[in-house]
Amino acid sequence: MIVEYIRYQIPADRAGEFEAAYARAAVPLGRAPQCVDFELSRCVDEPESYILRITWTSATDHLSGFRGSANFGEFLAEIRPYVPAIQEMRHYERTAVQGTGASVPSLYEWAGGAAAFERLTDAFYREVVQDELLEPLFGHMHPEHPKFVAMWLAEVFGGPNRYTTERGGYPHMLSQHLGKAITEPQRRRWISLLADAADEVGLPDDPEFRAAFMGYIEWGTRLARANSQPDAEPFGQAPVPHWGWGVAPPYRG
Ligand code: HEM
Repeated sequence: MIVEYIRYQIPADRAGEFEAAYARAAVPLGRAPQCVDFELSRCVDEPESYILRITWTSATDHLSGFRGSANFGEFLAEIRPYVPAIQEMRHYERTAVQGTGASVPSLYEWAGGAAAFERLTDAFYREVVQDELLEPLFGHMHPEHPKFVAMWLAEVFGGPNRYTTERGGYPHMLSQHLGKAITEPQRRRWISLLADAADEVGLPDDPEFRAAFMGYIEWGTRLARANSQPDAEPFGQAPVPHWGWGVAPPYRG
């Protein structure tokens, strides 16, 4: 991906027509398969300054794909009068320096931190070892298995990276599933018992938290099942995934 910045200097008496033209130009831009997202911002301190940020799938996709397309023709027709007002139009590569602030709590914090995940996995594996479908897989599990899975979940949902630093991270988790030949009925039962345990230990039950939580569980169990098949050839190295709220951030009134 590549980010394009276009800076404009627009006299105050043309600001309204400029923004209206860009609102129309946004339609063909939004249809372009080369465009990831875009945003037009107006400077608060110098209201004549605007910056348009467009993320493209690549510079080549922008220059050879979009520029040669019908969408570009429609886009340009709307904004052509403002081309002479462009002060900068360049592509920028993202660097490794990026992150998010703390305005939205992590799923880990919302759940109640490490203690909440430990309560969850304790309750969960108490039932798992008594379940006729799952007992064959877990009957001889490591005595600290619930604690390790709690560490994994805490890390996934935005807590400390203890599973990575103390337990071998993704490669170790993967190695524990290899060859287990998990079946679909076992996967479903695993999910069902985990959802019951979440209720039992009182994990937050707001729709946003549970949707994000179960979204990860659906994803993770499908990978665990696939990676556990005898013919699986999973990637041995990958980071621990970091799961966020997705499309619905926490509702805070
Ligand atoms: C989101 C889904 C899942 C997560 C996050 C997960 C996580 C983990 C982790 C972290 C370990 C390694 C624990 C350690 O460090 O020793 C592990 C092991 C294991 N997992 Fe999963 N797992 C998932 C799904 C499943 C499913 C669906 C099954 C089977 C139905 C399963 C069966 C096992 C088994 C049998 C072990 C080895 C346990 C032992 O012998 O100690 N996992 N899992």
